[in-house]
Amino acid sequence: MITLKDILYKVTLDTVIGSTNVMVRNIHFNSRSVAINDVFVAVKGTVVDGHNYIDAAISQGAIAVVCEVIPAITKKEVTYIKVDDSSRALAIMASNFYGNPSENLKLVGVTGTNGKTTIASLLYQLFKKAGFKVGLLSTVKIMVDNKEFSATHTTPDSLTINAYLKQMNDEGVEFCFMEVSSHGIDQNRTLGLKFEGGIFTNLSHDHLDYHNSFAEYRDVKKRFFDELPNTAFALTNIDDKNGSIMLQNTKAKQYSYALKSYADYKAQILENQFNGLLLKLNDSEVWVRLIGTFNAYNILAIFACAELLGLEKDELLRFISELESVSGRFQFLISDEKITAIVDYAHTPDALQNVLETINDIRTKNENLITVVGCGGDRDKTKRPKMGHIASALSTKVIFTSDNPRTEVPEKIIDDIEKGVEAQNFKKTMSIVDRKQAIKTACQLANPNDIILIAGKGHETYQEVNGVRTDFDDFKIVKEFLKQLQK
Ligand SMILES: CC(=O)N[C@H]1[C@@H](OP(=O)(O)OP(=O)(O)OC[C@H]2O[C@@H](n3ccc(=O)[nH]c3=O)[C@H](O)[C@@H]2O)O[C@H](CO)[C@@H](O)[C@@H]1O[C@H](C)C(=O)N[C@@H](C)C(=O)N[C@H](CCC(=O)O)C(=O)O
Ligand SMILES: Nc1ncnc2c1ncn2[C@@H]1O[C@H](COP(=O)(O)OP(=O)(O)OP(=O)(O)O)[C@@H](O)[C@H]1O
Ligand SMILES: N[C@H](CCC[C@H](N)C(=O)O)C(=O)O
Ligand SMILES: [Mg+2]
Repeated sequence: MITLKDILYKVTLDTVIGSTNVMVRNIHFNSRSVAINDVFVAVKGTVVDGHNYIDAAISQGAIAVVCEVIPAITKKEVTYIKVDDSSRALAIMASNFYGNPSENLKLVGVTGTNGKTTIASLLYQLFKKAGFKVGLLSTVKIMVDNKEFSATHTTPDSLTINAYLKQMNDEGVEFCFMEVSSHGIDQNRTLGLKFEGGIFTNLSHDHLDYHNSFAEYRDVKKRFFDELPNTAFALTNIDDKNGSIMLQNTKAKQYSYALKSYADYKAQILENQFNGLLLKLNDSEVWVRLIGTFNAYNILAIFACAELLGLEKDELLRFISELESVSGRFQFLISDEKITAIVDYAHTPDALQNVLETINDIRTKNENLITVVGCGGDRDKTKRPKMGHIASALSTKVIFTSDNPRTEVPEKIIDDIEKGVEAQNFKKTMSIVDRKQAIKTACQLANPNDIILIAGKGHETYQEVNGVRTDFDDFKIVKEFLKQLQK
């Protein structure tokens, strides 16, 4: 138990009704989770307003309420705290409640449209190889050193983040790598965390359903760097046209990385093949098992970050050469019939283009490239035609299918995707709503040496339709169909 006063340390309070010298058991922002002696923080959401649930929280035992508007009728046994912004207050309270765990380890945040999971996961792998205890907060999974937990968000809410960081403290974790999504920044999920460093990957089209414009999306990402302390490093991809904008107002020490521009950390691709990349990182050569130009950027960011965190260069290069690809990120298998199947999480136009260009750079032009792709429902609709155009322009054949339809009609999503296909590419496309059938058809269409790309769901092990998730794993399914075809 901890006092409400201690939890509120550093929170700017507008009005206090009642005592802050009460003992508190837990903090919740969801009334349904509140129990006796908890504090309820009322947050205005995207769907409903948490202020509507203050009475529900009190009837479940809340001893205190933190809110932006104090209810007209108050109860004398409850303490009411009015703040300017509840989600900001929640983040600071969460950190205080768990003993400010981000101060007891070196925390690095990775932000940008694509590459966050790859970079954070590879940094986790690398620092494990270097013998440290390491933490990871990612889209794919959460790791408290060797203990694995499932992830629900790319960047969890502030209570969840701090709870895991506290567990990491208890396990003696020294470094933690986390993804910082634009939703996370916008909703103040990472506010109040002490970062040792921040990495910017790139910025392209995504989440324009949530952020009203590209400029707003960019400025939200930039806020992460604006809030870094002067003790931190800010590492940016200077080849990206928004790379320098990210660091415009940061107090952190600035570093850049690039393949094309002048930068503190430079890489050059010497070879780009199906079995890996030969890279020159500043002035050292290294073989990595990852594929494609975009991974050269990811590897360079990892190299720079690890050096900035103090790893010794020769040792670092050896670990980099041992890194293994991240689940669902260019994960591939080659069947006995020499058909290559690649599963990749490309669910944005930019990522899809990168993956297809990478494959086209490597393949000889006699082979077919068959792409299976869809777009998620209840997500940014404007990316659909763009992805339709890219998939059909850069593949030999395309099967449009469902991703996670969520509450939308799958056929309607496919219609939106097809609107982007240019007339001359139409003959290359077909649509099969059932994703399993689509993958099966791709396998049947493939000849020896052809390549199948299954894009959009990567590591996901489910498909979500109308709120129900059923088991679905692209990699397992394609592996099974390719095996059946051999008989
Ligand atoms: C759009 C979005 O980001 N929504 C997040 C947000 O929920 P919300 O604002 O919609 O919440 P709401 O339903 O309006 O409720 C408002 C408040 O009332 C409370 N409430 C509500 C009902 C009730 O009975 N009692 C009660 O107290 C809720 O707990 C909440 O505090 O806050 C919730 C709590 O932190 C999140 O779980 C939820 O994530 C939803 C599930 C989600 O799908 N988020 C995705 C879009 C997301 O965050 N993705 C990013 C980026 C992915 C990427 O980079 O590609 C991520 O970081 O994962
Ligand atoms: N540096 C990069 N630049 C562009 N595309 C990339 C880069 N790294 C990975 N990709 C592509 O984007 C896809 C998603 O990569 P990753 O999961 O690392 O990104 P993310 O930023 O974590 O995405 P999310 O926001 O969904 O969590 C990969 O499957 C790959 O196709
Ligand atoms: N973090 C992203 C992932 C999208 C993955 C794609 N498979 C989909 O379901 O749309 C989102 O929630 O928008
Ligand atoms: Mg991710």
